[in-house]
Amino acid sequence: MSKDVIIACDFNSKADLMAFLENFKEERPFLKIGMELFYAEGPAIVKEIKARGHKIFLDLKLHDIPNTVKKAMSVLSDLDVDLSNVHASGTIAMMEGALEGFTKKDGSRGLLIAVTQLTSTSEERMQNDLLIHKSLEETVMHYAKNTKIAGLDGVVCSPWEAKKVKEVCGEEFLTITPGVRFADGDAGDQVRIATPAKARELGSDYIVVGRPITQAKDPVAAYRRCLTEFLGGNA
Ligand SMILES: O=c1ccn([C@@H]2O[C@H](COP(=O)(O)O)[C@@H](O)[C@H]2O)c(=O)[nH]1
Repeated sequence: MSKDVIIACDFNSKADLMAFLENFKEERPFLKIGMELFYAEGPAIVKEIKARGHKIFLDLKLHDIPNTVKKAMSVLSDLDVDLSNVHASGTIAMMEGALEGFTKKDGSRGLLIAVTQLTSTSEERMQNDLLIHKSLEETVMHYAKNTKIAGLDGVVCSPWEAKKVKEVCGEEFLTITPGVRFADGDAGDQVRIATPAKARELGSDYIVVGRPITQAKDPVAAYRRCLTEFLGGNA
């Protein structure tokens, strides 16, 4: 998979998603389907979007006991999505279970990654609310190493940790980075933010961009701006 921009389709209904996709006449962007859309519309929405030719990141961030996650991932594996995820804080055993469940009998599967620390979390909040008394970078690297030990393909982190994750886990280990904002954009609830150009400089493989595209006056122009800034001359 080559570097790309993934649009976070954080809509509550199929109708809203379809109205958004109407804007895209030429492109077939890589789309992220998250909890709200999946809970509202169920697996059918994944099948429909796939049939329209989009790659899909199914972002359900599973976190439970290993057996439950393994069984849930086995159900999700039937959807043939390109990318899916769990929380790395669920332990190595949970991630191993997730990988086992996500792998089909013939050995094929989509990419599986794990969330390290949410990009809406600051080091201060992590230490005070979660009682993790390490630096944010150490925590993200610890989760990244665990994710690699469990055999997953990469992590979700902020662009600011992407370079170090590659140093620790290897160049091939994927970094999927939300928390992306244009230089003139509003951070909203995101804390560890970077521009698409900075994410490229820091080595992100994929940037995940929601509101800067979905809430833009011209979503196609905002998407193309992301592609140009992130991929540079390769857009
Ligand atoms: O650490 C994380 C993990 C996932 N996300 C998801 O990415 C998008 C970001 O949307 P924006 O509107 O660009 O903020 C959203 O769907 C989150 O669930 C994340 O932001 N951080």
